[in-house]
Amino acid sequence: MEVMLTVKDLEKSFKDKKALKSISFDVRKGEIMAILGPNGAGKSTTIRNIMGIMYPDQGAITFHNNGNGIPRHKIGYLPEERGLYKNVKVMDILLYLADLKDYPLDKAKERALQYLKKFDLEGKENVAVEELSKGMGQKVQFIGSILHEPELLILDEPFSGLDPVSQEIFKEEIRKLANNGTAILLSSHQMNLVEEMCDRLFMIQHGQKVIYGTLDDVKTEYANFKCTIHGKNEISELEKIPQVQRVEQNDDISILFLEKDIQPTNWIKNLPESITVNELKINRISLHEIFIDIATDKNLLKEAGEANA
Ligand SMILES: Nc1ncnc2c1ncn2[C@@H]1O[C@H](COP(=O)(O)OP(=O)(O)OP(=O)(O)O)[C@@H](O)[C@H]1O
Repeated sequence: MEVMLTVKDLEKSFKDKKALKSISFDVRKGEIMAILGPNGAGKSTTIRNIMGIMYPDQGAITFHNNGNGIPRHKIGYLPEERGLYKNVKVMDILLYLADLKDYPLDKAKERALQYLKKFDLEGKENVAVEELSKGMGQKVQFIGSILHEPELLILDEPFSGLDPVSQEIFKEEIRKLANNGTAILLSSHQMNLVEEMCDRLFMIQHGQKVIYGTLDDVKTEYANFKCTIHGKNEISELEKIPQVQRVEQNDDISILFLEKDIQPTNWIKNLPESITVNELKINRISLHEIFIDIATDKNLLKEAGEANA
């Protein structure tokens, strides 16, 4: 797949604090690439460096593998900090944003009306931004980031503050843009949405890469299986079962996190007869659980660290 954005060996410090340490990844045409990490990990700093809002101490950011800098009119950006001029009408702000990107205004107007309709804002074109709800304002800002048909779209927390219906509309539109060839870099803390939408992901912790790959790669490499057992059992008995890494228990439901590379069918065959099983299921752990394991320095981090070494 054609590489649209390349970030190579990015380093950035604020005074003596190193916020980014050798960050490298790429974003390809037609894919949704997630940039993930706990609060303060370095996601927004990475995005701000890509957008030229700040400059890296070291490293290179290239578009289409060309060293001439990033053409602003080919990028769409929804920043983490929302904010549109308050006393300006919706259509005026959208046309202003399109004009900043040198996009033809008649085409921008036509597209703006289509998108306002799609985002349930039909008839709001002459309403002042200050009269919109927060979610409506976010929709307008999102429309402003895609009106000029960017080749690369950077979305910093696009779903925050949206109701579930609006989330679905955003999700659908983002997927559609990717299907039509837009390269999308998406930062989000909503792991369920990331898991549903993204093709690849890059996770940062303390300014460093901890995960980079397709969701499948990540799940195969970092995610173990977990076994959920419904039934009254002593946690100490469950912890003795071979290849159990740790156990979480809530009343009569126990979740056994299993070691890497277990064979689920063999593991089930060897379960002791003494444990009570009213219900049992085996799943791969979710991206949400991988994230929490890494972000809270639990078991997987050590394995992830070894795999990345
Ligand atoms: N302008 C700045 N001056 C000083 N330190 C900064 C500045 N911007 C970011 N930092 C620091 O750099 C680190 C990375 O911050 P960044 O905003 O990139 O994190 P993030 O991953 O986007 O977090 P969040 O999920 O909370 O938005 C943090 O330790 C933060 O305090």
